[in-house]
Amino acid sequence: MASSTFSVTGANIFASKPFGLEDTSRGRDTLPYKKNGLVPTFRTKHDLIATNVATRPPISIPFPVIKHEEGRKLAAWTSIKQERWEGELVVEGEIPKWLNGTYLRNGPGLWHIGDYNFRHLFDGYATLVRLNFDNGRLIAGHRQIESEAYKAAKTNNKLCYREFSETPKPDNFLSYVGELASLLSGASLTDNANTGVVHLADGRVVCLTETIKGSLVVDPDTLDTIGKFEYTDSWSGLIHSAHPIVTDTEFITLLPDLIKPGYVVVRMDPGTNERKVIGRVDCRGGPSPGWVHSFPVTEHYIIVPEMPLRYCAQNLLRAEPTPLYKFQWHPESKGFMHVMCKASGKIVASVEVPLFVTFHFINAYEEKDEDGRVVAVIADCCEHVADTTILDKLRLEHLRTFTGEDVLPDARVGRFRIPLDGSPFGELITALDPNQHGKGMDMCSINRAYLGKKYRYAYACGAERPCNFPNTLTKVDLFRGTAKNWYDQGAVPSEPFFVARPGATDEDDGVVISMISDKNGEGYALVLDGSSFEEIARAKFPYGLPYGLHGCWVPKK
Ligand SMILES: CC(=O)/C=C/C=C(C)/C=C/C1=C(C)CCCC1(C)C
Ligand SMILES: CC(/C=C/C=O)=C\C=C\C=O
Ligand SMILES: [Fe+2]
Repeated sequence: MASSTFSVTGANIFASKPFGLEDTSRGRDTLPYKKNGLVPTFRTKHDLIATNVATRPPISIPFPVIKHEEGRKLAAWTSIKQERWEGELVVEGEIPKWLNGTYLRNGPGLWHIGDYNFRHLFDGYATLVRLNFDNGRLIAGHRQIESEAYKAAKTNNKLCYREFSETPKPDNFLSYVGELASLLSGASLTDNANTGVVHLADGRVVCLTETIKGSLVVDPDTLDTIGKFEYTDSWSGLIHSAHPIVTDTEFITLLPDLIKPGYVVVRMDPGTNERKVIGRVDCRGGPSPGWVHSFPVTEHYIIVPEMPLRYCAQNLLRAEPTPLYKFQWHPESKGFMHVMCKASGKIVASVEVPLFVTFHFINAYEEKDEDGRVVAVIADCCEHVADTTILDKLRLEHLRTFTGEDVLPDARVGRFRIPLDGSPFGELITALDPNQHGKGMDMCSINRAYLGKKYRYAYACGAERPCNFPNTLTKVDLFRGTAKNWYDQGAVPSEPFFVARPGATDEDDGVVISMISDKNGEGYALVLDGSSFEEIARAKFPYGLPYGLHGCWVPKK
């Protein structure tokens, strides 16, 4: 078995080959993209910026070459080649001078340990990517997040913690974390914070996943992992929503209660680490809470979705993944939407809704009658037409083998209407013709000034079929029921992230940032105009980018 090295010394920050892992010790003159006759589109950090990267002690981590990484493959599903990189990118087009700050994007970017390949997209060790926009220039970088799970895998060259679908073999994790009880205590759960990244109102930047222990504070400039975000309250649960609501005044999240099925809704003030309970929702269906990857809020309410795809105690303990992983589909248990008053914690509505499957809520708002009274809550999500197969379609084996057949399950903008008049049922409609966005819909963002308010535009990934994964960027106009799509044949774009122009009054006055893994095994950062949805700038990375999930914006201080 060939072995290779991940190098994180200041001098050895480049992989010598874009698709090999053998030698990272050569300088940029030997970079293969240059050998291939391509124009280098970056300079190194040594030319441009001084950070503490070069002063850190070198770490060499043996990671053997794995078969699927041979040849020029789509970078999206290919493990990152080095632990870190940083440099300036050459910009084609023009980045608006007002765009000053850092876009951070988190996601699973390393899907193997030694010669063992992970199976699911969500299993990968977190790779944090940074785009620092500075007066028209763009400095980029990435770094692996130093979770305990990642460090233990490197040290022991084997899986030591339970990931989304991967479970350590008993002899492995027993020797690493101790005894079987660790499973129930949470000690064997991963802290691999590979899902999202949020910028708290107090300035801290936290990477998150669905395990509470996987809340890790990072430095947005160096991408250093600073340490664990220690919650100081006494909640003993192990999991939370991967997508808290973060505003200038609060951090709100949902804590599923697997013992007494329900959800505890909590908020945390900026500058504190203490979650305070707003209220609790008991599940109406059984036998356990629905999976709650995300949830929406309005100005006055928190919406708690109870999805019929529910956590499954048996599957949580299984060593081998099932088609629905830690979850089970319970159509007989039905789906519900609960509305909690943010101020009092009281449930003001709890309605049965049609069956649904969603990872991501887009936004929600209050619907008023002509007298200004709130009569309903509208909540929009990327809805997979109540089909759970999307979860299995995100297996790496599926993602890496696109045969030309159209295999991406349909998705739409699902719009819930939850009446506040005591009616027992809510509606779920399709907000716009899904053909407008190729019947693909996920990884959404909005103008954050419209969080919880009536809004018109959503940005998301749609589909140009045939495909096996969402492959377009789409701007959805929910007033007109139309969408405008951006597409680069063979490429995989990540979540389009909207950044408003300072002082803007129009909802779509700003830019949309995405990172693209293209079909040549390369990758580039892309900036679209928020209003026209036309490309205004792109900047090539010196290496292909693995797919990433969610991002946040840290404005320049
Ligand atoms: C990447 C992403 O979107 C989701 C990641 C989800 C993870 C890592 C979930 C992990 C879990 C366990 C390891 C056991 C307990 C249940 C659950 C939270 C699903
Ligand atoms: C990437 C994804 C779904 C794509 C489906 O069309 C879901 C990601 C979920 C976690 O953040
Ligand atoms: Fe997500």
